[in-house]
Amino acid sequence: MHTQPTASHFINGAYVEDTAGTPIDVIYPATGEVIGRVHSATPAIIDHALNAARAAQAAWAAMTGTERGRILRRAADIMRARNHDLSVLETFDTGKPYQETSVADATSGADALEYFGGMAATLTGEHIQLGDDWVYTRREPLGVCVGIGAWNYPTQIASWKGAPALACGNTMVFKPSETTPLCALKVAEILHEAGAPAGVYNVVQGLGDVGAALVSDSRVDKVSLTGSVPTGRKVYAAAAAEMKHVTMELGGKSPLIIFDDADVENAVSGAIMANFYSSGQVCSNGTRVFVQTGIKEAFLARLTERLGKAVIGDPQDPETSFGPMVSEGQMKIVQGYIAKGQDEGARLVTGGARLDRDGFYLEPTVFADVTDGMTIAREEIFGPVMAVLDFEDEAEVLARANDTEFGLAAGVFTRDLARAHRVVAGFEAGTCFINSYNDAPVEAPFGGVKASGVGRENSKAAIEHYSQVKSVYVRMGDVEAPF
Ligand SMILES: NC(=O)c1ccc[n+]([C@@H]2O[C@H](COP(=O)([O-])OP(=O)(O)OC[C@H]3O[C@@H](n4cnc5c(N)ncnc54)[C@H](O)[C@@H]3O)[C@@H](O)[C@H]2O)c1
Repeated sequence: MHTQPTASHFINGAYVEDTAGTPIDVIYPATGEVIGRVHSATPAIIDHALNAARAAQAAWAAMTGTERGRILRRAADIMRARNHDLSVLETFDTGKPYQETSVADATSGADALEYFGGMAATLTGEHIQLGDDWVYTRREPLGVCVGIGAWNYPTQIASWKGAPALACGNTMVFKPSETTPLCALKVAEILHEAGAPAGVYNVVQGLGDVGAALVSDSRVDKVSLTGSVPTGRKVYAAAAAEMKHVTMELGGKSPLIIFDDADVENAVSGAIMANFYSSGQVCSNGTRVFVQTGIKEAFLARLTERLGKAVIGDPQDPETSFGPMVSEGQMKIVQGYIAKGQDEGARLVTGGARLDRDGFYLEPTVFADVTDGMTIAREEIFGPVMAVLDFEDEAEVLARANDTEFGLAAGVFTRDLARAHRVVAGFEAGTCFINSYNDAPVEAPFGGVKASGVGRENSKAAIEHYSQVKSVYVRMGDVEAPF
């Protein structure tokens, strides 16, 4: 297994090690084996990375957008060409099946690099004529951006943050989750190989304390976090203390509403994508599945049948469609929720158990007869646990769907398109789906409202979050003054 990285950090165009940092073991979730080790960044490493990013920023911003974009697009091509190796590594890092990683991780990262690479040359200000005078605006970078990642999509998160940041002329220091430290190093390597000057994209390892040190450092202008709501509150507060820009991509407990008139097969497929992809470890998952009573039994019967076809096993085997949880800790959290669901009286339809094999495998689990107040209907589980709730009418279900502190995503299945658009308009959520679930193309804005986040990733919207506008008033005549 070639999973031990050359060194822990990638700074100023080179791998760097400092073994004085706390060791972090890399554990393969499918077996529980230690497959690599990195060291948490020491203060000296953090300093080195921030100084490198600061030093590289002015020259990077001074390049034309076309030149920056060309480098990002070259990185996209390299990433696609190495998709197989990167996907194998992503599977070692996360335990997600190769069947998924080979289509949803490096490929999604490459999409972001290509999209923002293409956009870099189009970033302009505007001209506003005011009689003889005029105003022009300049779209300028923010400076040094810090990216902090979660463990579920390490390559994608490192790219989704890096691509728009770099396109706008910023530099970045990225800290991956301590649970999945490997893949972001490859993103840094590829960007460097594609021509990004030293210091433009750096990776440092570490736990929350390293993230906190980066967020509060005065050399940093912007922080983009993908993580849980509690971490988001801390990071947002620390950034606010120094008036730094933020993007917060946080957790959710998103609703998926299935009306009686929905196509059952598609609704079941949508519910599977909304709950069991990546073993349920997706922030936008629709884990509160509201099913209208007329379709409930047909839905549950077909869902159970379809879950029986999941191929659970070695995630590196391309036939495997369902892998382990990312870590023993996460598996235990999810087991706790499953026990709570049973204690609070939900009906276990299928699954619920840990698999009798090495690694951190849980069965895909479905609870029915879930009520709004149950813990499994209120808290983000971040595992393969679907809660099915009954409903009768549209107004009632919309109010219940919105009755949560979260607002990341929401979906609806119905053949009545007027109803679909009406329901979506009523959702308090940033990312919505009609007769689909969990699509995340780079062209579409992605992000949450309420406690689920601030700002948007992907699409043209991301440019607003990685740049700022300077306005310049130009007087062509004399200046009038009162005295
Ligand atoms: N909205 C999205 O785009 C999105 C995507 C993926 C995951 N998520 C969310 O992420 C969570 C799962 O990921 P996780 O368990 O890695 O989340 P987490 O909040 O525990 O950690 C996220 C990152 O923040 C770092 N961190 C922790 N404390 C910090 C602090 N005080 N200051 C700075 N950094 C700190 C961690 O080291 C890690 O890199 C779930 O809630 C999930 O919904 C959201």
